[in-house]
Amino acid sequence: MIRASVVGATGYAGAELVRILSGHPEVRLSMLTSHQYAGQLFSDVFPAFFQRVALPLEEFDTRKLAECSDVVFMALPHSMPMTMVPELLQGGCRVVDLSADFRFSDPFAYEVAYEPHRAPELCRHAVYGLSEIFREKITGASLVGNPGCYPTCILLPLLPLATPGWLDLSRVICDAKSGVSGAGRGVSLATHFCEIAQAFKAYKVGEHRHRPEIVNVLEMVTGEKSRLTFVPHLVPAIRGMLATTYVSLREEKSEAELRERLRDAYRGNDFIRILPENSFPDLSHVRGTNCCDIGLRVDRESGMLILISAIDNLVKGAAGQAVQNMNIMWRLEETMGLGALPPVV
Ligand SMILES: NC(=O)C1=CN([C@@H]2O[C@H](COP(=O)(O)OP(=O)(O)OC[C@H]3O[C@@H](n4cnc5c(N)ncnc54)[C@H](OP(=O)(O)O)[C@@H]3O)[C@@H](O)[C@H]2O)C=CC1
Ligand SMILES: CC(=O)N[C@@H](CCC(=O)OP(=O)(O)O)C(=O)O
Repeated sequence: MIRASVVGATGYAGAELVRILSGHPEVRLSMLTSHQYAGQLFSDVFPAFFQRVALPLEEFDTRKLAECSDVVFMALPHSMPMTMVPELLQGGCRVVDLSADFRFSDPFAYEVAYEPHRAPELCRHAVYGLSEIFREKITGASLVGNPGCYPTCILLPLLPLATPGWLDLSRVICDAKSGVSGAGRGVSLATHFCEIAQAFKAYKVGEHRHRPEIVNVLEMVTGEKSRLTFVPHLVPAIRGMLATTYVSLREEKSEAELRERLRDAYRGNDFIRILPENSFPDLSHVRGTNCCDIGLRVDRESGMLILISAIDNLVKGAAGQAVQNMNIMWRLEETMGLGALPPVV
């Protein structure tokens, strides 16, 4: 059995990790940490886990974590993991970090988007955990930087079409919508029920920190310069993310050809569902699952390809992909523990 611990188990991503890992046949949950709730049971904070998860919440303790874990999932805010991960690795654990701290192999790129990096030497050592694309590198990794939720949703449809040079990456436009759990469990006016329940707005227009992450991966994989206009929106849903990406085709391609290329690229990848002609993703079809659903249309008037993709931000966008990466690191069946289907309503 793999001994797995979750640091930041009381956040939305951390609790989702506990939910998934507690049903994983090859995992034994080992240690769960929280600062605010240390000393209480995990199920005191989340009563839905009563009689299912009996572990206490403990203060972060590197030595204890290293002793009792084979893998540590970090589900803390950015800038905290970079101070903790070096010691965990030295202690012999493998780490999957859900924050942005290890998503950029170049620490300078991280610093432009975020803040000074305090473990820059580890950035090059970390593997970007977009599972379907970087599987081979993930297998041997001791440190995985799990991708952001928007980058996961946006890159999965783009990359297989961009690698053969079919897309004009000099102007990619994407607008994406996220449910409110993407903002975490912390209480704030911006995520207060009355502020969001009947609202729908754009935020961080053209300046979201996921833009450099997406561009960085696009350029790394294709070797081409790319320019992205990215506008995220907050929608009155709890979970889910839907991205609509507009990009010009370099040469004419039929919808059938494009769909076939995506199907070929993702053959054998159970979580990526290329939808049939005239079918488009819906948040409710991926809720609670590790799936990314992809639909497409070629707008013959403008020559633009329109890619529509949907994920659950807390599953494929965070905890589910993190567990998928653990499965890859331990060479387990990649879908293990991740087979859930969404509720129909
Ligand atoms: N929510 C999402 O959809 C996604 C989240 N992520 C990433 O996962 C990580 C966790 O996000 P999420 O679960 O949404 O965040 P939450 O705000 O819901 O949870 C944050 C967690 O960090 C702990 N924590 C410890 N110290 C601090 C501190 N100083 N300030 C705030 N929290 C602290 C909290 O524990 P306690 O208060 O008990 O000590 C809590 O367990 C982030 O890096 C985020 O970017 C990635 C992709 C998607
Ligand atoms: C709705 C909402 O606020 N979403 C978050 C993104 C989700 C996330 O946690 O992404 P990181 O892992 O990169 O932080 C945001 O826009 O900042």
